[in-house]
Amino acid sequence: MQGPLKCLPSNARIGVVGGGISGLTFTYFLAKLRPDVHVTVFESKPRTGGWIHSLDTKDGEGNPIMLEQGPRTLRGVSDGTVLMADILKDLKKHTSLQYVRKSSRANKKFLLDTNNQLVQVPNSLITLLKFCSNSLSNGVVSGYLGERFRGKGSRSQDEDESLHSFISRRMGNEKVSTNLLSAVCHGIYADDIKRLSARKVMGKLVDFEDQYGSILRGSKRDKSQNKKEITPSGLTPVISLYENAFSKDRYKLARLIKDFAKYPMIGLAGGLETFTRSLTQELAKWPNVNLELQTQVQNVSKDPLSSHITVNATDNVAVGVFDHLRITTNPSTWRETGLFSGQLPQELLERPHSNTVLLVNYYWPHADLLRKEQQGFGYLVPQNRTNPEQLLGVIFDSVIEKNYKPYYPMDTKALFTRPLRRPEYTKLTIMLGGHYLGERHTTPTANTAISAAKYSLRNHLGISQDHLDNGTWKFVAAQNCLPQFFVGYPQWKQQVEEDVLNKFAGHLSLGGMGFAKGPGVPDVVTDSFLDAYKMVQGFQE
Ligand SMILES: Cc1cc2nc3c(=O)[nH]c(=O)nc-3n(C[C@H](O)[C@H](O)[C@H](O)COP(=O)(O)OP(=O)(O)OC[C@H]3O[C@@H](n4cnc5c(N)ncnc54)[C@H](O)[C@@H]3O)c2cc1C
Ligand SMILES: C=Cc1c2[nH]c(c1C)Cc1[nH]c(c(CCC(=O)O)c1C)Cc1[nH]c(c(C)c1CCC(=O)O)Cc1[nH]c(c(C)c1C=C)C2
Repeated sequence: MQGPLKCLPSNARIGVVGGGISGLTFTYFLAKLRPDVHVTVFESKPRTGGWIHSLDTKDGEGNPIMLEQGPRTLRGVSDGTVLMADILKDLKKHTSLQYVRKSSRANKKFLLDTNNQLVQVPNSLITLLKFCSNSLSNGVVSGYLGERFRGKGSRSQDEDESLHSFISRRMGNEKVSTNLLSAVCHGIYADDIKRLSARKVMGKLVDFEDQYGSILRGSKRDKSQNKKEITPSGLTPVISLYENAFSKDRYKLARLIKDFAKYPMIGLAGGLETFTRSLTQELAKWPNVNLELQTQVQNVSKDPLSSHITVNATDNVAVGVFDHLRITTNPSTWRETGLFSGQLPQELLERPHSNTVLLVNYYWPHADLLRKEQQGFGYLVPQNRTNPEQLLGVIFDSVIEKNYKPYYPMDTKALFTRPLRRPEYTKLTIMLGGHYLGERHTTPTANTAISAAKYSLRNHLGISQDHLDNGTWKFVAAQNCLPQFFVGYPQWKQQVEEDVLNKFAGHLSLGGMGFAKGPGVPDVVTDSFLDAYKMVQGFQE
């Protein structure tokens, strides 16, 4: 969160709303930095982890399988992933860390073209030539060649616009946006490129245009500047703070940064929930942490004299009074419970909305149903096609899982023994819905979503009806799971942060997907660390 946070008095009481990875890591960092403070985490559900959910279930034959019903991979290059790896080391769960090599087939990403064919996103000269012969590449070459010479148009320095409008201006055509980038927007935001904020999701490119008049000119200059981001000790600025805050071994952290920068994807054996489960178990042992499950926070209010914050749960029952309150929940949910009603202007509370993703898992235990040329991370669907099934994309979990390498091989003996041939299987996650569900969406039934998933797998991957009908299926509607980063979001966020700072005088902070740099797991973890650190440094009243 931008802006200063109040320094904590000794033995301070801290409340945390939300027991997802943001709330858990914030609690971990703060309670470790300040063992004198007492932290209470409020989680509305009977389990922690939030959208991180690695479901342990059984296939049609009763054999155990794990299906990810939320995130599954982490960006290797980011600070948050390094923080998570180091926490896992402290929790003695580091052997769960695994990675995918850049050259791995699991790092091949595909787009669906208008003929229902998978086209690989280029990562070599050959794939680039192949891609250029597909209509998905229309407008790319002319857009690229002319980009430096295109003016800025009438956009003023601080103005926001949709990502579609920004990219179309820079490329001199709309095709690059609707063919290519719209698919990437599906695969991260489940959103429509025409309503996403350019400043929020590609702020750096907008800054390049502001500063250098062109994205290409800006990225060329930035490449040389970027090198400064690693300090002489081999740490990034954030990891350097972490090293100091927790007296960590600098060389081990530098090693993680260097290694992870080489890996496009990091995962965990047993699924990403290995992290939140282990962290929850650890926090449950700490005398200065209290986890209150099945407690939904309804609203918060500040005592005008003492600055203490009272937290009310269901039926307006006060569940605690705190020196500092951390809120990690999605801002679009604040309206429902009236979290800030009477505290923040109504027009600010009305703005945020979210996207719902329909997640369908498919499992076939007996064979790899993906052909050789289909092996990859998965495919995304661009917006430039009719899409009655409302498909956003499909992840090929079995390909990712089969290509993971352990980051810490268990022991030296394991290095020399040939791994057992794993039985072939197919595991896919089909993601539907998102912006296609519309503003006042009604969630389709499990049958409707699974039928749309079957239709997609049959028509795009050629999987037979028989294999589809006899596989294991799971469905979950991840309601309002991703904040909608509307045009003007950065200004909205800044206004909310300013109002919160004024109203709560640095005693309340905001985290989670809506307030971190981006919506990914590593982003929210980095944000948790930075704010916990800020509160320990803090300012005095
Ligand atoms: C389908 C999907 C796929 C994704 N894939 C990836 C990926 O591959 N890689 C990646 O890096 N990121 C991915 N993400 C993003 C990732 O899931 C988020 O970054 C992360 O889960 C955010 O964690 P959080 O703790 O901020 O929020 P959440 O997980 O939303 O946790 C918030 C918690 O607060 C609780 N809560 C809500 N309201 C209240 C209340 N009033 N009182 C008490 N508790 C409350 C909720 O029950 C929840 O447990 C994906 C997200 C989705 C939805
Ligand atoms: C098709 C729908 C979705 C897929 N993943 C998500 C949706 C909505 C959600 C999601 N995926 C990622 C993030 C975090 C982003 C970040 O800032 O780290 C979120 C919120 C990770 C991600 N997924 C894809 C990319 C390129 C990234 C970022 C980097 C990485 O982790 O590799 C691409 C992608 N997502 C999906 C598919 C099918 C796909 C590509 C084929 C599914």
